Amino acid sequence: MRISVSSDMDEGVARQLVAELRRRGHTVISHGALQPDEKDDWAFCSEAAARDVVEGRADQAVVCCWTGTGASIAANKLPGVRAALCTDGYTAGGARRWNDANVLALSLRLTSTALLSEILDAWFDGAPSQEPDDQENIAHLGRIGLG
Ligand SMILES: O=P(O)(O)OC[C@H]1O[C@@H](O)[C@H](O)[C@@H]1O
Repeated sequence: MRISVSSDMDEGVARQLVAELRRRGHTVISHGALQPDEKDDWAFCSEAAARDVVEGRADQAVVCCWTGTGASIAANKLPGVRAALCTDGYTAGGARRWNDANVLALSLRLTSTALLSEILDAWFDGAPSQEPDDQENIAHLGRIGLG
């Protein structure tokens, strides 16, 4: 898949994330502190990565900041983005299954190398639920304006 990645700082697992995505065969587009000469404040680089998804340049995005909160909030401002801040594999799998999340938000403070691997395993193994009640919830997101 084409994965757009942003981070507001070149710390923690930010670069490991890019390397790990490439190792798994994904094409990575980098933003923020991972991209020379690009604005690295969290609202701006998270928007850039999420916009890649909305505008079709990427299939999914991973947005990172120190807590993960700013990155997730910024990404979720774009219509069609369902960004989920995930701190473990179970949450990441659930975000794909129940929320049809298309943007993974990560905390650089909390995400260890081991957790990163577990989160990515669960995220990419996960697929949106076909259960009617789950699909109804996702459809309702579109009706309340966030998609
Ligand atoms: O005040 P700055 O350094 O811009 O942002 C601090 C942190 O605020 C949070 O949303 C993010 O975790 C970001 O890394």
